[in-house]
Amino acid sequence: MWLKFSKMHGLGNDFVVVDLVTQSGFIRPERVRELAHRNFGIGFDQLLIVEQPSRPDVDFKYRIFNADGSEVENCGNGARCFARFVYDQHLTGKRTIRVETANGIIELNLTDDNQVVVDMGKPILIPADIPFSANQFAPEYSIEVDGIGAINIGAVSMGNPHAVLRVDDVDTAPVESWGPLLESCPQFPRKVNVGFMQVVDEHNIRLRVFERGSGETLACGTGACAAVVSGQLRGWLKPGVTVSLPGGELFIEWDGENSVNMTGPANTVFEGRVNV
Ligand SMILES: N[C@@H](CCC[C@H](N)C(=O)O)C(=O)O
Repeated sequence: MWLKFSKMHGLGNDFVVVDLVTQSGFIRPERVRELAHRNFGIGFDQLLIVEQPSRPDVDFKYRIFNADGSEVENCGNGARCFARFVYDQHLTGKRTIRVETANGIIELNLTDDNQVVVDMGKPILIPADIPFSANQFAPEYSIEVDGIGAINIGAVSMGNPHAVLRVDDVDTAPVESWGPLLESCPQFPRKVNVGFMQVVDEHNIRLRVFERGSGETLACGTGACAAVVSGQLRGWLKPGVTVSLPGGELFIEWDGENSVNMTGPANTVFEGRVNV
């Protein structure tokens, strides 16, 4: 079965986007893994699927698969590409689009200057809901990780789980060695995305993210939101933060209570057809 797709990226976090509103098909997890391969497949960090919603108050359903084939709850850079895709492919004429994810509703706004603003919803901080094994909320937790030892992290869910570590310099941070050890540590029963954050000043951070199920990516939207939330909760940041990632910059705003807003670009690289 052949399906049309678009290859897109948000700051170098790259996606294959498939419309299953006007096409029908199904992509098995093994096939997702094959297609994600950068030599034997198309190559992508995540596969994004556009589906009909299951409720009347939203425009689409948004499903996300990591490169390892696992289905996940949210993807921030993907959300911006999702908005650009459904608009450019004429699946909607709306510039404000409400989308159902595995973890609730997010709202996407296409701006006149080619950016997409995403209302990512409220951060989830209650440990059991992240899920993270701690008895009660704290801005920072000390955890013991096999192969690393004791480290301090912030734990935040943006629909998907994130651990946020502060480092002096992201360029020398142990992303490749600590990322996989933390990703699978037992304190996060559904695994975790791991952010390494360098605080430049109260409104600027540098960030690298080792993503659950995909490895280090050039940018992670939910990771940027989680890092800013964690940085504000730990007293290092003030509302309105520019996050500099290896692939470019995102602007994240959180008032300390309500939804997190993320602003950034979304680009289409090419379109094609793939046999699934
Ligand atoms: N790249 C993403 C996050 C994708 C999902 C993540 N790897 C997970 O497993 O939760 C983003 O931009 O947020």
